[in-house]
Amino acid sequence: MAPATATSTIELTGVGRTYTRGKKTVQALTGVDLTIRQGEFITLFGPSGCGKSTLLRLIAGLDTQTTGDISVFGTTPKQASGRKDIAWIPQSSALLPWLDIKRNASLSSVINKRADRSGATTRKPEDAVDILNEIGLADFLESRPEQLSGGMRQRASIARGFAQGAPLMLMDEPFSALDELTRDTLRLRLLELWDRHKKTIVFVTHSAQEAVLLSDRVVVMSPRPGRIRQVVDIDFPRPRSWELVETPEFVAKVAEVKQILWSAWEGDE
Ligand SMILES: Nc1ncnc2c1ncn2[C@@H]1O[C@H](COP(=O)(O)OP(=O)(O)OP(=O)(O)O)[C@@H](O)[C@H]1O
Repeated sequence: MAPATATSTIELTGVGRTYTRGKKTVQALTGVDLTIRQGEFITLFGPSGCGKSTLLRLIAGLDTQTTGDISVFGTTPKQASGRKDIAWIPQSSALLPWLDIKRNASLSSVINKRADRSGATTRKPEDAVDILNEIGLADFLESRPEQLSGGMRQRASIARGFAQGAPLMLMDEPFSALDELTRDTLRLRLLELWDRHKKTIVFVTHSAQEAVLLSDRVVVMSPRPGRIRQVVDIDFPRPRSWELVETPEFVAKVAEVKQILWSAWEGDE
C-alpha cells in the first residue's frame, strides 16, 4: 500500500471491485489509483453504472474491494469508520420521523459517545443547533421531518452529518431528489459549511455543472468496467457564487469535463 502522507486523507491503489451473482460477473471498478488530500472537495462524476457509489461505499468501509488497497487516515476504511471518522450523507434524508429536527441532528453525539470515550476518534462533535442555524433551519428546530419540505429535510440531513464532527464526509448524490432551485441554494450552503468547518468531502454527482461549481478536483469516470478516465483540476477562486456560473470560463470548464466523458464513451464503441 502506498504510504499515506501527512496531508493525504485517502489513498487508493489499484482498487477493483467485482460482483458475482450466480454465473454472472460484473466488474464494477478496476485499477482505481487516487490520492485525496486533507480538506479537499473532490467529486466523482460519471454516468449511471460507472461505479461512483461502489467507490464511495468502499471508502466508507461499507463494502470491501476485490483487488488493491484503500487507506483512510492511515488505516483501513472499516477501522476509520469504527473510529467514527467518516460521516455518510445519503441521497434521501433518512431522518427519524418521530424526532424533531434538533434531536435528529444531535443524534450522532448520543450514538457515538462510546467511540468518543475510547479516545481513538479524531472527530470533533459540533453543536447541532449552531449548524442548523448556519444552514437556515433556525426557525424549524422543533419541527418533525414530515412538517418540512424535501429541501429542508435534506438540509437537516447535511447538518446532522456536519454535527457529527467526522473529518471525512462522503456524500452520495445528496441533491439529486431536489428541484433545481433548491439544489442551487443548497450547493452554495454546502460550500459555506465546508469552508467554515474544514472537512474533506468526497461527493458523487451526475451533474457536470454541480461538480465544477463545488470541487477542487473532478474525477471523471466511465463504465464497463468502472474506472477513472481523468482527474480535472478546478482552479476557480473561492468563495464561489452564482456569478461564476455565468462566466465563459466556467461554461468552458463544464464543457471540458463533459467532453472527457463523451470521448470515453466513443472510445468504448
Ligand atoms: N451489490 C451489487 N451486486 C451486483 N452488481 C452490483 C452491485 N452493486 C453495484 N453493482 C453493479 O456495479 C456497477 C456499478 O454500480 P454503481 O452503483 O457503483 O454505479 P454508479 O455509477 O453509482 O451508478 P448510479 O449513478 O446509477 O448510482 C453497475 O453495473 C451495478 O449494476
